[in-house]
Amino acid sequence: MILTEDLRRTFRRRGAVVEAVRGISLRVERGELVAVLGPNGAGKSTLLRMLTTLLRPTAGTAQVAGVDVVADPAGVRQRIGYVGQGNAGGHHHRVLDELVTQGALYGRTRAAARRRAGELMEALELRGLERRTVASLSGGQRRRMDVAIGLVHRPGLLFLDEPTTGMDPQARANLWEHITRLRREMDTTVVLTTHYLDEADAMAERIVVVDHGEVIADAGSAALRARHAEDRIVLEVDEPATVKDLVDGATVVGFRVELRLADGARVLPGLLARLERAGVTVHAAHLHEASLDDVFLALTGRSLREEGAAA
Ligand SMILES: Nc1ncnc2c1ncn2[C@@H]1O[C@H](COP(=O)(O)OP(=O)(O)OP(=O)(O)O)[C@@H](O)[C@H]1O
Repeated sequence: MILTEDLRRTFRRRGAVVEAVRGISLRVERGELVAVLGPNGAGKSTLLRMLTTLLRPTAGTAQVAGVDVVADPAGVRQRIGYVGQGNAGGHHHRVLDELVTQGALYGRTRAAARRRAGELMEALELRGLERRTVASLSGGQRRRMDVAIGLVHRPGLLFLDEPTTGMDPQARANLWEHITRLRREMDTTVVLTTHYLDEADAMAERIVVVDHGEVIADAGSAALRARHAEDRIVLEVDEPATVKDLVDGATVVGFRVELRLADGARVLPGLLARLERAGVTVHAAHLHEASLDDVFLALTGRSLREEGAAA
């Protein structure tokens, strides 16, 4: 669905050259849901804007839905949906009119555009809001409306640029549900950018981590964690010295024993049984599973969570 080769984009800003995307080679298959994750300024939007033909690459190539983004941008646009960071709908238009107008813009007859608008209102839970103005919708409804607009022409590939930024947790979870269902039912390939770790974790089976304009990791969440980060088990025990002797790699701080290892959830029950057999009393056992943030920290030395909070 997407094939890029050494894609690059530089900007000139006050005489300096900013390399926003620095040689990204990426392949996305039909039906995948890929989250592009990275801190502010990593180059996620620039990458998406090149793939959606809003920005011309400085170098490299990109084929999107089988079409070259530079040679035939109009052809790409016909085949994709794009939901940008701003809201797409005309604020004073009524919800139904807006969807029908967008359909007509893609050359549908009024009747066909109405039918499609009805389907999308159903799919994105916008029923009952037909006559409301876009400006009067809640943030979550508005974002679902944006996604509906992106899907008006039945694209096989949908790009979502930070679809849930600024939404409350409930509205975010609701939008995720809609997007994963749309993808299942309409077989849409979805590429989204986010700086929310939980979003990438919950939605995507594939996470592409971008930093400083480059892909620094590309795999499923579980694989990324297994490869780049460790779980942590902390035990509160009566005899830390005995545990240290029994268990390889254990470190002791006061009455707490700490272990760093892979697959902590599976190791923990056996470990507790072994300690019981050795006569050690365990007062508490804490398992800290590696997060995507630990992965990011391991790869870059920085915490994505802190950067997100700072932004
Ligand atoms: N039009 C532009 N002119 C100059 N510099 C730009 C322009 N667009 C982006 N940049 C710079 O390119 C780099 C990448 O920006 P980009 O918006 O792609 O990052 P991002 O990962 O999408 O960040 P965010 O999460 O904040 O949206 C940044 O340093 C940014 O300041």
